[in-house]
Amino acid sequence: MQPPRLLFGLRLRPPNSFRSFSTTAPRAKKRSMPPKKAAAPEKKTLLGRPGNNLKIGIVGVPNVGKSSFFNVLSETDLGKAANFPYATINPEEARIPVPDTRFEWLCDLYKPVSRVPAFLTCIDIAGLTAGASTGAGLGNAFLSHVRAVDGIFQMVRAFDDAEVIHVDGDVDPIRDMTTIQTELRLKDIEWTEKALDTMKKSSRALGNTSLADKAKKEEMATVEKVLKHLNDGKIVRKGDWANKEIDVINSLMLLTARPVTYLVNLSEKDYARKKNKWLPKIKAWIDENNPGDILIPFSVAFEEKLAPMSAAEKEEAQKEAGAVSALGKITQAGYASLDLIRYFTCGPDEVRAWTIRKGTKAPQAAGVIHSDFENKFVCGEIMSYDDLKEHGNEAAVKAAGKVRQQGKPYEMVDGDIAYWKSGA
Ligand SMILES: Nc1ncnc2c1ncn2[C@@H]1O[C@H](COP(=O)(O)OP(=O)(O)OP(=O)(O)O)[C@@H](O)[C@H]1O
Ligand SMILES: [Mg+2]
Repeated sequence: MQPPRLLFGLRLRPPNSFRSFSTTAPRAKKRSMPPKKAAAPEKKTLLGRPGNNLKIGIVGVPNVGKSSFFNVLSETDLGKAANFPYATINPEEARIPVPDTRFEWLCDLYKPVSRVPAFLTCIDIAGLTAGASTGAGLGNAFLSHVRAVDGIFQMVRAFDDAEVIHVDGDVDPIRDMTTIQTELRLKDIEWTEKALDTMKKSSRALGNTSLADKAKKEEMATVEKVLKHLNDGKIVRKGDWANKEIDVINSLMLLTARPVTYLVNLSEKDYARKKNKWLPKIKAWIDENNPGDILIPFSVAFEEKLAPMSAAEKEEAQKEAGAVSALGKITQAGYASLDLIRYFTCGPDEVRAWTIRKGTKAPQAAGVIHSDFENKFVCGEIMSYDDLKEHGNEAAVKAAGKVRQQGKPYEMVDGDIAYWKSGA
């Protein structure tokens, strides 16, 4: 057997030199059986599309600052920002670097030629209005743009400005949040009803004996349960589902299954003084309707003011305003809402963050770099960022015995630093 290929600079031992529990080793004294451990609780399946290339879409009623936010976030002018409703028609996409102090620290340590942080893919979507689910305006087309994303940044207008038209006549974030949630839910009802219809048609021939038929019946029962949940006025991501049900839900690609981060767009003044008459009501609405969802107050106007400034000017302006830019925090929250984590590869050539979903095993994590690393996976030499930070350098982490050889079953932890070994 060929020795494994050297990846990312660490010396390798061939796989057969790993310590194994050989049958020729002296036998340990027979001990009495340890008491049985309680079975580990079943791991919850994640809601949403599997994969690492997940996207977050900016959703909200028209003319509330979605495209302006997209532009400051992406440092582009791709978003069609304008003071009239439905300025945006076609979605625009950008990759936003996710701020991470660990990444910065690793770059300082390795001083690599190339540095690649983790990215969040963000999409600017057209405004949704009441009736979108039944096709009002371009409602159906716009909702299909929401279906193409995995998570939602929901832009909520809480700034007063007579110059900026609101499609419903006045500023009322609670009405707007209710509108969006209702439209997404109604669309989910329609979508689920269709799925159920199709299943019912093909179920006529189902018998009672074969396992496949039983599975189909179970699946249909889950879809019926989801439909009832939606018809009861509830959204999918706030349901309590068993893993088997989550598998069915994930195949339905429902809009209300997507995680939502509420971004409350304030005036510059309100953001600086950290006060706005709507904020307590918005928080109460979220606590009542979608407990646990993240709310981030910020100001698109303030971010737009900072955008063209140099780093030094930005610092000065933030000090003067007594407020800091929220863009980094928003990007991090969006990334986390999609259950994304990252591991690092480090060396003098490159320090790079690789995005994976929580629960990803070592071979699939290696496969994000190259499919060969997954297909010919041997093992990973893994240390945690915290250990590296504590010991100061790789050699010291090794000397402390904290570089671990991890095999196929290893589940990656956020902040792992990995050196993959793959077969030739
Ligand atoms: N915090 C704020 N204070 C004052 N004006 C704002 C604020 N945020 C956004 N605006 C203004 O609101 C208007 C609409 O912005 P934008 O085009 O980004 O909205 P949108 O949600 O993308 O609209 P659409 O749904 O039509 O695509 C712009 O004139 C923008 O400058
Ligand atoms: Mg827009």
